[in-house]
Amino acid sequence: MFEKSTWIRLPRNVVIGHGVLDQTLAAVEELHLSGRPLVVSSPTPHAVAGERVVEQFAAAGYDPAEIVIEEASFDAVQRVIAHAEEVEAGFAIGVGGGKAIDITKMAADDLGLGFVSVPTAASHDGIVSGRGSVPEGDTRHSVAAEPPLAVVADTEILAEAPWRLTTAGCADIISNYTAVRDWELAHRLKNVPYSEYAGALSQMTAEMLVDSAGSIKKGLEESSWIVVKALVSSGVAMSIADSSRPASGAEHLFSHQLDRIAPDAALHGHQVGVGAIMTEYLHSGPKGRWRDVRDALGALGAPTTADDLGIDHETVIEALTTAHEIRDRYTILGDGMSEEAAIEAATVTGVV
Ligand SMILES: NC(=O)C1=CN([C@@H]2O[C@H](COP(=O)(O)OP(=O)(O)OC[C@H]3O[C@@H](n4cnc5c(N)ncnc54)[C@H](O)[C@@H]3O)[C@@H](O)[C@H]2O)C=CC1
Ligand SMILES: O=C(CO)COP(=O)(O)O
Ligand SMILES: [Zn+2]
Repeated sequence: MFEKSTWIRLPRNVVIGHGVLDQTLAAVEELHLSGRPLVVSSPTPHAVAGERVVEQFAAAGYDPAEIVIEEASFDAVQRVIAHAEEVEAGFAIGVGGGKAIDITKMAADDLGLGFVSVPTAASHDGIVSGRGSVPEGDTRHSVAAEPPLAVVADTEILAEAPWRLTTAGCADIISNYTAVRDWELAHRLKNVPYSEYAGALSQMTAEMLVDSAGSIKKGLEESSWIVVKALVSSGVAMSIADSSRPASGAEHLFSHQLDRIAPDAALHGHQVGVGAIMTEYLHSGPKGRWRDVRDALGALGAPTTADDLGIDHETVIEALTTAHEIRDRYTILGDGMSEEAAIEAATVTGVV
């Protein structure tokens, strides 16, 4: 008897373009959500877009509530939950970078509220995903969270954000190459469930972004358009897989470990990009495609070395040798790299 089943949760409205922040109310009203909106953001995104979203809903008679969070943590999720209960929120709107959006979707999941995603930076592919990524002690959780019912990505705002945030988004997408390789490996070696559709979509998204590198340039709003569409596509791959596997492999474990031992040293996307150069080397050897990964990152203006990241060489080696410990996700790192092998990989690829 055939017993397989799948449940793919995707956004209903994806609104991308110049000035579309002003259409947040319209995108939400289409969803037939009721009650008070709670606008969750972090300080800069609040000033850049959150206040405008609040004003839009206030002008339409919604009595919006708001909360500004400072960091991505389970404590922050709890604070948002408590505030949402206090103000009796009917749905949640996350406005910001990856951290604010992750916190909002996790709080919305806990409360059973609808969630709307309003990215202010094209810096990460959690814009659409139904996953939240949060550090806790020695580990980092990828937890099931509320996927957005609507996404409103205003390319005018994304284009005005610091350029490094956009190159971080590009690198988060390029890391899909190695993430999919790790996923396939885990499928072959450990029988981890693999989705051909999600794997193919994730890989195609990375290829399309690399093919568009010539149009991704500082100061061009079209760059934000190309990158945010790729980020949405990558998030859809995660939703199809019901896992972050299509977009998160060993290069992400490396980045998560860097976040622990060198907090806030560099952006998530930049770290995973540099990680991907080294994990591609581990997959395909010295003559393999690690140069293609490095060159693609370089062409898009993303970091390719430890020095570019502003992270010292010893920290890179420590993160490489301990990355496999961060969570139970089988990758090319297997049960861990020796220090000698880590130095070799980082040196041959020019990361250190
Ligand atoms: N849930 C998921 O599937 C995914 C989650 N993530 C998570 O997202 C986080 C990384 O996202 P980021 O956006 O890099 O971090 P972030 O949310 O800390 O934002 C980076 C910085 O950009 C600033 N910023 C945002 N928009 C701005 C604007 N318009 N103008 C000026 N500054 C602006 C923020 O205030 C912050 O200081 C990590 O925690 C990562 O694990 C990343 C990818 C996927
Ligand atoms: O960053 C992600 C995909 O780009 C997903 O994060 P996790 O590694 O926590 O699943
Ligand atoms: Zn990522």
